[in-house]
Amino acid sequence: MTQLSAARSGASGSTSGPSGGGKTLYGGKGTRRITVRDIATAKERGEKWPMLTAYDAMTASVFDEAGIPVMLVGDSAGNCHLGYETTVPVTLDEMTMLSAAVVRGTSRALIVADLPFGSYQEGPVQALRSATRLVKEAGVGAVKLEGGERSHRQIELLAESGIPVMAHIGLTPQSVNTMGYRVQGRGEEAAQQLLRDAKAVQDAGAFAVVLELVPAELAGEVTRALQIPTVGIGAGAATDAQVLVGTDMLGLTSGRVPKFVKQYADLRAVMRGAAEAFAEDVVSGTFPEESHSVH
Ligand SMILES: Nc1nc(=O)c2c([nH]1)NC[C@@H]1CN(c3ccc(C(=O)N[C@@H](CCC(=O)O)C(=O)O)cc3)CN21
Ligand SMILES: CC(C)C(=O)C(=O)O
Ligand SMILES: [Mg+2]
Repeated sequence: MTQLSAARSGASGSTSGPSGGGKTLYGGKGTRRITVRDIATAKERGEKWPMLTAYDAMTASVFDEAGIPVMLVGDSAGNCHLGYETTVPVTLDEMTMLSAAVVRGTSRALIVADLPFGSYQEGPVQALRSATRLVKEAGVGAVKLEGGERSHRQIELLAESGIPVMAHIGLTPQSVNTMGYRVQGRGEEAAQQLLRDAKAVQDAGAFAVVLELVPAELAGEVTRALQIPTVGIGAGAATDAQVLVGTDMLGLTSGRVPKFVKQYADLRAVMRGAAEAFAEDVVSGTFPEESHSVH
């Protein structure tokens, strides 16, 4: 058990078994880590599952308590957590530090870390060196990288080497400078390319594939064509799993969020309100009170 999970124990005392101790990825009562084998079983059962991004131990521990079975330490940390404009400047050192924190904050979720831009494009050997750092130094259970056919050699070497790989096709944000943030797979030629990309990553040994910002019908077609699960973001309802950026669904992201986001809370308003209330109390002399003082 991690320090954080030990601090909240008592909640989960059931025995270990398949899928983190339960029968399903979400709602399972057990405490052991979810594995990529559990993910494969979920597809066989036709079970849908949720994935959220997290970038710190505190948030990750909340999502773990909520039973989120798979967490992504996304390179969206660049714009959502570290103050960059895009994911492009994020370094492997940064991803390693954030991923280690998310692993420490969780006890049940499978933790997947994004390989950042520049840490795998040189080729399979660079990809293996980068992924090995995330596995050994941060303790993640899997890595994710962008690209279909263009990344198949990287996926192959990682999978052969014992590192589970989640692929990511459709809109690949690390290519913003060549692609922009546009819907992918529109039109017959682009749809055929997406299907080739999906088959290529499955054949290379990926255990799952993210489909980002592709037409819902095409995402359904890809999902039916593959044995591995598809994880949709802006890809409609037919994928095996859904992922959202944690800060987007919590209402914490500053500025615009993509239109595929559903906001489940308004934590920015809650946090702003608390900070304002504290400031008012200090200025007015209302805080601290006697009970907050020592003598
Ligand atoms: N906060 C946040 N949420 C995300 O989902 C996310 C990130 N950051 N950073 C990394 C990538 C980048 N993503 C993005 C970024 C922009 C759009 C975007 O501008 N989409 C347009 C639609 C474009 C179109 O219709 O062609 C939109 O209006 O939402 C989409 C996904 C998804 N990821
Ligand atoms: C949007 C998801 C799939 C991602 O790659 C990220 O958060 O970095
Ligand atoms: Mg990413």
